Amino acid sequence: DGDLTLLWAEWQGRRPEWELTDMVVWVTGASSGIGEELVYQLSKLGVSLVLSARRVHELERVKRRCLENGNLKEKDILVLPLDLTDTSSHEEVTKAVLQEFGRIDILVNNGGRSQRSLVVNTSLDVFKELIELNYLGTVSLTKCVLPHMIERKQGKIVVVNSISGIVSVPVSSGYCASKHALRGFFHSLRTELVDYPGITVSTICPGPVQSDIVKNAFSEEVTKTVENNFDQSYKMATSRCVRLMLISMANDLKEVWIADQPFLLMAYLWQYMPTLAWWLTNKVGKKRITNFKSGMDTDSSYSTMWKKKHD
Ligand SMILES: NC(=O)c1ccc[n+]([C@@H]2O[C@H](COP(=O)([O-])OP(=O)(O)OC[C@H]3O[C@@H](n4cnc5c(N)ncnc54)[C@H](O)[C@@H]3O)[C@@H](O)[C@H]2O)c1
Repeated sequence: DGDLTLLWAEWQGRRPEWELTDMVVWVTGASSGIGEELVYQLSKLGVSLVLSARRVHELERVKRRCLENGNLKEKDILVLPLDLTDTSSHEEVTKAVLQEFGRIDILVNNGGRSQRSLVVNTSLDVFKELIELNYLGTVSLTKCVLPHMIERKQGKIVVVNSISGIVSVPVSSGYCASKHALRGFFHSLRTELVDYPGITVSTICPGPVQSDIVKNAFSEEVTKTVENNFDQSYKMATSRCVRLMLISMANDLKEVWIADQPFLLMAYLWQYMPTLAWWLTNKVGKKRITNFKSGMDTDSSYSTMWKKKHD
């Protein structure tokens, strides 16, 4: 369920329990799904946490659970509301973190939204919104934190990308585009930082993981979301995805792929056998469109079949 380097790191590499303690970690999109689970696992490692997303009451709920289940005290967690699309506020929120904790060791750029709609039916505003949120919002916040990391010559920038940042699929064109853009941007940034070996950039590419991502996905219009919580049992457990993310962070892995089969296989095929990958993408893509048009989850039918066959 992880690429070979990641699985090697899980077996032989540095443990999050040794590497990530005493750090100040800022997580965006901490109010649900992967971000929420990430802060729960981090809270057990004795870090200081900054929880960001738009909904304060959800962040307060997450904070309470961190305090109940983790090793942290009230003063170790800062709830900091943030709208990633409101880039004019990013300098100010960054200052607020530095004022509270004096430093930022890890920025986890996790907040984002997906999309379920065909290109032909989708308003241009949806594509704009996906770029503003997933791409420009992440770039903007990173640009605010970067000078601080450069000054200290250390820090970890983590970007929750997606397998959709490597493999493009139908019905999520705008989402795939935003994640491809992110991948290109952060690969460039990494090389710009070669003179700062203490600053690392990790691109995390998960496949389907249990969360609210589909429910919150954009549909044909900006104001229309999918609002359907399809069965998610075929998707990877959020806790497993997050554990592998922590291992990636502890080992400063540059890019990791975290996905159950057949999704992980697709990433390998795209890397090593693009002709075969195209053939398969067209087959799977056709199924995805049919599922979408009949109001089903786009991926559950074929991935559940694969799972049953290989369980
Ligand atoms: N779940 C998956 O299958 C999957 C797969 C690959 C990548 N990802 C990526 O993981 C990340 C987290 O998604 P998730 O699956 O946990 O989904 P989710 O919907 O459960 O969580 C998304 C988080 O982002 C926040 N967010 C949305 N818009 C925001 C905005 N304008 N400003 C600030 N925060 C905002 C939400 O409030 C929420 O906290 C996303 O970047 C997503 O693209 C998810």
